[in-house]
Amino acid sequence: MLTVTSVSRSFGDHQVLDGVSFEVRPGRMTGFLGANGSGKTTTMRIVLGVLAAHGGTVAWHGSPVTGSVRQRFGYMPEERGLYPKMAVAEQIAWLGQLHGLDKDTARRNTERLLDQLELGHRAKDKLEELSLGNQQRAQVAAALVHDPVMLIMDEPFSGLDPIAVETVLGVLRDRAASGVPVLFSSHQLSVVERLCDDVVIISGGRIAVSGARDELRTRYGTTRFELVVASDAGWVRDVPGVRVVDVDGPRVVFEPDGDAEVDQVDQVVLEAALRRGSVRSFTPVVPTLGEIFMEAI
Ligand SMILES: Nc1ncnc2c1ncn2[C@@H]1O[C@H](COP(=O)(O)OP(=O)(O)OP(=O)(O)O)[C@@H](O)[C@H]1O
Repeated sequence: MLTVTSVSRSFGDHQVLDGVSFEVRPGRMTGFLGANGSGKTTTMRIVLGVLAAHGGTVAWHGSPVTGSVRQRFGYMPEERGLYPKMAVAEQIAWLGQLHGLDKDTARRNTERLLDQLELGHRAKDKLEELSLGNQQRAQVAAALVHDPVMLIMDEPFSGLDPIAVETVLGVLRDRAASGVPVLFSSHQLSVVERLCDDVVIISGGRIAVSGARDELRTRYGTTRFELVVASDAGWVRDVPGVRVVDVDGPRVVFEPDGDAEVDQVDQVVLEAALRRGSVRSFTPVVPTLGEIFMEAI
């Protein structure tokens, strides 16, 4: 487990991180979210030791992270760092060797990863000859080639088409399933929503919210319900104690009005709907990650 505790950092007078604390748990995908300039990359760089913290600690399984532990971390930096003129497989294998793999293992890992990332057919091409999306896949391979014990990925999905997103997502999920903690930043909230187990939201250099995605949904949950019936649902407006938030033909979203109790109101509406005919669905409205994000920052 990676534990970041009370990390702070300034650039000149500008305090960019202020008491940042969170955990990245084994086998969990942790989405790191925040607006532009909120401090995600700075935090990741500090975890990687690329940048020094001015306060606080970063620990791996309870002990301060050392250089040899960091050597076993995998990092995909925001500014992509592969060599344009070098062949894809050659440089990924070479990076594996730099991280301590022997030549054969580095080559085997490279082949396996390029196949998983559906890039095997471009292995011998120079990086600059690949499309931007395929260069991005190569960057993912470079971060994973040495079988890292921890993965830190800065915007791994940016610039990928939906099919490539699924491919990269599958590779990262496999790593997490094998027990590797994965921290990744992304502005694509719909991707994060599907992918992450845990969420850390940073705002202005402070952690605004962190925790398991599903717990956050409950914590930020509303008292709204969605009902879909067979015909027009406009009648819900006339049910006492109900405030209709949105109605669109057979679909209505409602909540208790004023002091009305939610578990009474939802049952009254459901019973009325059943009396009137068939009910297609009746569900509590769960907030999206985007809604939680907007409320948290
Ligand atoms: N080397 C630096 N010198 C001065 N200021 C910096 C430096 N690196 C980052 N900053 C500032 O720190 C703040 C946080 O930047 P950071 O790159 O960590 O944000 P971010 O959350 O990753 O943003 P984005 O989503 O845009 O990538 C910004 O105001 C940025 O200008």
